[in-house]
Amino acid sequence: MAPAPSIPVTVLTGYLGAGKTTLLNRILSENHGRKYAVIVNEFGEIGIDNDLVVDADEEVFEMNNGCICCTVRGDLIRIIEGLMKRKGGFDAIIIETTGLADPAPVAQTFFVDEEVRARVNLDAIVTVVDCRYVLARLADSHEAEEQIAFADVILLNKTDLVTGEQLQEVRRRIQAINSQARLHETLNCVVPLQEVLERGAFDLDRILKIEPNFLSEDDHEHDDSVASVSLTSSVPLRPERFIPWLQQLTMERGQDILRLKGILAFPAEEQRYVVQGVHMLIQGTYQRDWKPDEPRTSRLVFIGRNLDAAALRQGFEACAVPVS
Ligand SMILES: Nc1nc2c(ncn2[C@@H]2O[C@H](COP(=O)(O)OP(=O)(O)OP(=O)(O)O)[C@@H](O)[C@H]2O)c(=O)[nH]1
Repeated sequence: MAPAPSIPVTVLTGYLGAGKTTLLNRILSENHGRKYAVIVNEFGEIGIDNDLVVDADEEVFEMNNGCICCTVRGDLIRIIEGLMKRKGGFDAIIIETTGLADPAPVAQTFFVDEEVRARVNLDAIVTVVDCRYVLARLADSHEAEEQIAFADVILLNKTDLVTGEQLQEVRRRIQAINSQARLHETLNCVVPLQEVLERGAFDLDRILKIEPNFLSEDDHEHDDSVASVSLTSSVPLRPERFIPWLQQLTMERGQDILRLKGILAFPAEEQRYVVQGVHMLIQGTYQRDWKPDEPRTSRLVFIGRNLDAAALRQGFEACAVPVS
């Protein structure tokens, strides 16, 4: 019997808030005729990302207990092995890593684990870059640089938030770190899918040139200065309190807030309110109705440096006032 064909794996990476979920949703919403298994890993103990992935036919596996590049690599191997046992179930695997993941150990998984190596192949590392903030992140985050260095395809995303000159500067910096990756300038991650998926682009030799110990190294650096604060409330939040609180907070503390995201319940409101932020830029939209069996619990996650968990909790709780 001929061996089963190897399944391509695409790793989506990029710093916090760059647009990875936006790209994933774009892929899943398109009529591509393929069946993808999706693995989402996020930072922060309450899962929000997997809840923001479009309701597609694809199965989404969540990994919320740690960073994919550290503690949960064993979980990744187990999920992939589990997937492999279901014959003919899907054509390819897409992994969305947390914005803080170093892609090297994730990529390494596909070469060092025998079982995994026999069944799947790393097709490409696709890195989404937030053009507005990438230069600041390159100055203070080793992971941001690794994500660019390891990429096979790079989306220079959020082109609407920079001038033409700034975009050229971003291009120059990125090409200085990685001259091999294909670059695409994008708005909301709009890119033809064939530029991202099943490219057969991952080149182990190139990686070994950047990181000669790639296949043997087991530990890597991690930015411990970044932490998360997760808040939940089963009492609906008053929008007239919550929105000004968040605006004030991001105005004052935005420098340290690398990312915030939340799914919120407002009193007598049938729709979920989704809030997203990167530093001072925040966006809120009503998304979809709460499902009848879905608990109307508000969840909000902050990821950043020097976060004052007690003050955040207090501010959040002050927005949750039972309607009398
Ligand atoms: N202005 C602008 N906003 C964008 C663009 N692409 C995505 N966004 C917004 O940026 C925010 C973050 O996007 P996500 O796709 O959630 O980013 P992410 O990389 O998955 O974030 P994490 O998983 O938290 O690291 C959302 O509010 C998006 O709507 C773009 O091209 N321009």
